[in-house]
Amino acid sequence: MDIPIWLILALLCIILLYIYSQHPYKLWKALQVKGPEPKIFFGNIHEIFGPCGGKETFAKWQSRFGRVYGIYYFREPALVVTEPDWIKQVFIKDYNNFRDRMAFENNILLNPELNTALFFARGDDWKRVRAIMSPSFSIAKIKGMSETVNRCAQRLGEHLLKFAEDGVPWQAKRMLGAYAIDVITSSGFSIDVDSISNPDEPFSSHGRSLFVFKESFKIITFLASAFPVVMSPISKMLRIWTFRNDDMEFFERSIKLLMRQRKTDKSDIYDILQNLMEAESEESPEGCKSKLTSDEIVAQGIMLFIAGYETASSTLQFLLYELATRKDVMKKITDEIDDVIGDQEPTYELCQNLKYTEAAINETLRMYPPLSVLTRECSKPTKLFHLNLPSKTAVIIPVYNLQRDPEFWKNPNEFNPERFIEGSPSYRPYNPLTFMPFGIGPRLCIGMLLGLLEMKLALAHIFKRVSITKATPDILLLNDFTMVLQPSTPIKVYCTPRI
Ligand code: HEM
Repeated sequence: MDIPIWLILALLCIILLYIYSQHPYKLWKALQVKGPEPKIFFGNIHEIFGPCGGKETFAKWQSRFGRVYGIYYFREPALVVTEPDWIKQVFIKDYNNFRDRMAFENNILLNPELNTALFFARGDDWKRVRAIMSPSFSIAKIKGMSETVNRCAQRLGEHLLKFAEDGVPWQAKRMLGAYAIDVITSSGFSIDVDSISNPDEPFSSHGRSLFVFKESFKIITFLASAFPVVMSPISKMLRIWTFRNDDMEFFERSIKLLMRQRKTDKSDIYDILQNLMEAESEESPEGCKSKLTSDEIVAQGIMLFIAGYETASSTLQFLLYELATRKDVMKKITDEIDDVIGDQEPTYELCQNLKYTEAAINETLRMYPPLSVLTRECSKPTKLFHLNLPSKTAVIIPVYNLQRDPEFWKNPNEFNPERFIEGSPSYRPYNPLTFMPFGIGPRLCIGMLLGLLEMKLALAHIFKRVSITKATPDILLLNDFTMVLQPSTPIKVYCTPRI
């Protein structure tokens, strides 16, 4: 009997699909690492993306498998770690082997403009770009930026005072996001936009939409990760990327225009863009270790908007939300701002003396780390303690869970800035490897000092003028899809002028 050719082909496809689907899920069993049972194509990711979200799923897995266990991020093996010694080994001691971040979905969905941006750059490219960018974020440079950031913070304070006088609530993320955008445009690019008074200002509206992900994006991410071979050409052809094309085009256009203007009228501006432009080279960066191409400069510029927009504004909104129910903490912050700054203009040096305010910021970052998960990936076969990890194995640190772990933090769900104040009854020396909202090791956040200054100046100008009376929603639910922590419902803040 002749077997029809279509049947043979169909059977062959089924067998190949079966082999393709089973192939990656062997590593953890072979290394005798415990972990949840993977599902074909999706590994364990359906649980992280499911209704419980990452935070609850990681907590559940930790209680079942301990502080080091293996999962599959779609088809990629990833070791999940909340054991401080292991974190130290990956992020600090053996950082040379774990320099790169995990390439989620093999970075198939990453907008091509961002391939060389510091956050996503890999290997020696990352090293070169980081070395060029680091001087822009030194203490001396941040001090130099403080007047500019202060002007933005003053505008924020004055604007919120108007809301308070009119008895109108304001949407926290919108106002604080506009402030974050103003800080980046002015300190990074010396453009004085006022997105706080003008929410339709294009820098602000494009910045805002960067982190608005539609439900359909979840499905695309799923498909891209499960079927990278099929989805890679489709996403290229249809230009389906993580960040919206029109936002990318706007930032790219604006940065290129600025670069052209600066080349024609040589100015004495010295900001982050100028620092990057001084490293510009016509040649390919290969072989010239301290240079950037103009596309790489644009990539870093766009990156600053992405990295600086969400993080500081998100931290400030969670802090103000907490203060609405913690009037005792708000009073201590207000008193400290009155004592340390009073009627003076806040400066970098004065902000260094806002110790209680800094503790409240730290406590917010502990409870609400803007990046709820950090990752690294080994670039070659690596021995991590007793485990022989093959090249490209990822390590995932669920920072949200680490920073709310009762073994490391007493009453972890209680907002208590005093736990960061030495000498206070709640203070306990903590292990820095259990508090990493800015990351840790050589690849930690490059904008940390700027972010901290930006938040302190904002608080100084807000609490000089207003007090918070209430914030909604009454019950705060958190969403951590894409590993960026956000409130499920926008936070609204009600203020009253200070008398
Ligand atoms: C509250 C404020 C901020 C927080 C909590 C924060 C947090 C983080 C975290 C967790 C990382 C990853 C670190 C790691 O993997 O170890 C990161 C990286 C980064 N951040 Fe921030 N960030 C903040 C503000 C900023 C600002 C204001 C900028 C610049 C304008 C910035 C630029 C960057 C860049 C470029 C990277 C990539 C660094 C690299 O890969 O070398 N961040 N940030």
